[in-house]
Amino acid sequence: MNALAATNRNFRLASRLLGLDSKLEKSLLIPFREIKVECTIPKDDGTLATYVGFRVQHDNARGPMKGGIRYHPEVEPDEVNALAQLMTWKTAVANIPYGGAKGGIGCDPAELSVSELERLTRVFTQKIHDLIGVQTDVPAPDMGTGPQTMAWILDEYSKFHGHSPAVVTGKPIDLGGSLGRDAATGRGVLFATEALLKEHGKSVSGQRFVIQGFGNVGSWAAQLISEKGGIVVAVSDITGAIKNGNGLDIPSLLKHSREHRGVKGFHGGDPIDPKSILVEDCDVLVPAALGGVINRENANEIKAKFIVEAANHPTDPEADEILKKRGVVILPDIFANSGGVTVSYFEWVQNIQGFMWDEEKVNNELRTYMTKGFKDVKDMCKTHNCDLRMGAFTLAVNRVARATILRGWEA
Ligand SMILES: NC(=O)C1=CN([C@@H]2O[C@H](COP(=O)(O)OP(=O)(O)OC[C@H]3O[C@@H](n4cnc5c(N)ncnc54)[C@H](O)[C@@H]3O)[C@@H](O)[C@H]2O)C=CC1
Ligand SMILES: O=C(O)CCC(=O)C(=O)O
Repeated sequence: MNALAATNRNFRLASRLLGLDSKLEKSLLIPFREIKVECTIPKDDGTLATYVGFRVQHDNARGPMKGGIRYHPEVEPDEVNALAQLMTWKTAVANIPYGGAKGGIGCDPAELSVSELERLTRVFTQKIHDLIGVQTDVPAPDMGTGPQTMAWILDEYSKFHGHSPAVVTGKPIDLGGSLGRDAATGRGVLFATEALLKEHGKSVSGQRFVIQGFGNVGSWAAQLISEKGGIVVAVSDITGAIKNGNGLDIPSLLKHSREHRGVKGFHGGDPIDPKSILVEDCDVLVPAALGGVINRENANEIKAKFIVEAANHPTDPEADEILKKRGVVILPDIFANSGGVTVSYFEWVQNIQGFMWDEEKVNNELRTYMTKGFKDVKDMCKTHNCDLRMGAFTLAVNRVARATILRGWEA
């Protein structure tokens, strides 16, 4: 099942649990706007290269649409649609005043030079600048993009609209970025994991973790989990996978990964087949890379008792069913990785206020939001007698449906 079919399915299940009217269901499902643009740039060698860029704006009932921009070879319309829809539900679970959007360019950023990436980002921004904005749609980083990408978007957008720091979040601090945003998704994953384990009478300390993906989200999650006494026994990224049953030394692995652009070749553990990372023995599995990686091919082999979805839609519905029957508890993406967009919201608020918070305030507020989010999800699980994914979906869909009804449909 592709990402969009899977996301639509989860939405429909939640909608049925809530007893939503079928016409309202249809209006919530269809995206507000889908944008597809051609982006042609001169490469460094003078030849031309054309890429396709997307921005899907899913829903704005609760506020400006919000979501990351992904640079990856597998970016395609259905996945961007699914990710945009997931952002609508994620911002609603977090209870921040946003809707949902997502964008991306089908490209391999590792094969582009910095100046080619800058040209591509600027051309993409030129094509969409009229459709994004501080009160309409606010992009942020996702896979393959980061603070520098946001700086280029900010600069290009500002040429058309005047200096507008709040048009993107996840910016460099020097351009109005928020302290704590870089670590926020990983820190949110830690807070979410702590809440989940506490519910089961456990703590992060002493639990064995496996993490797929060692980019922004995976590396921060690994660092913060290990600082809390969690034992990270295996990690993988695009370059390879590494295992140490006694626990990887995460600060050394971070240094190695920065110097060698990946975890491959790290001497503090044994190399393993990256394909086996998800079925390695552990207590908590943290997928923090691509979508759809947990599926019917591997769901029966997963050893973890808990899965914390740091990536977006890492688990497809068939795997969900298999894992549920096996008693594996899954903390869903739309809650587990909501720390990033929550601190993006704090960044936007700071930009609008023209006032910078210190990092302690950012992290304390993030903990408050994640703790409340977990409680709200659990309350919906009780009300609807459902698992955590449906708890999160019913919470979100109910909030968006209420906002939609209140706004009305008069032309
Ligand atoms: N950056 C953010 O604030 C947020 C990101 N996410 C999600 O978290 C996930 C990771 O995003 P980022 O860390 O930002 O991206 P990133 O680009 O910083 O890192 C991606 C990581 O995944 C690895 N990877 C790529 N393909 C892989 C493969 N086939 N097998 C194993 N590893 C692979 C890369 O080597 C890299 O370590 C994505 O699903 C993203 O949508 C979710 C919420 C917020
Ligand atoms: O920080 C944001 O606005 C969105 C991050 C994102 O794309 C996500 O949560 O998947």
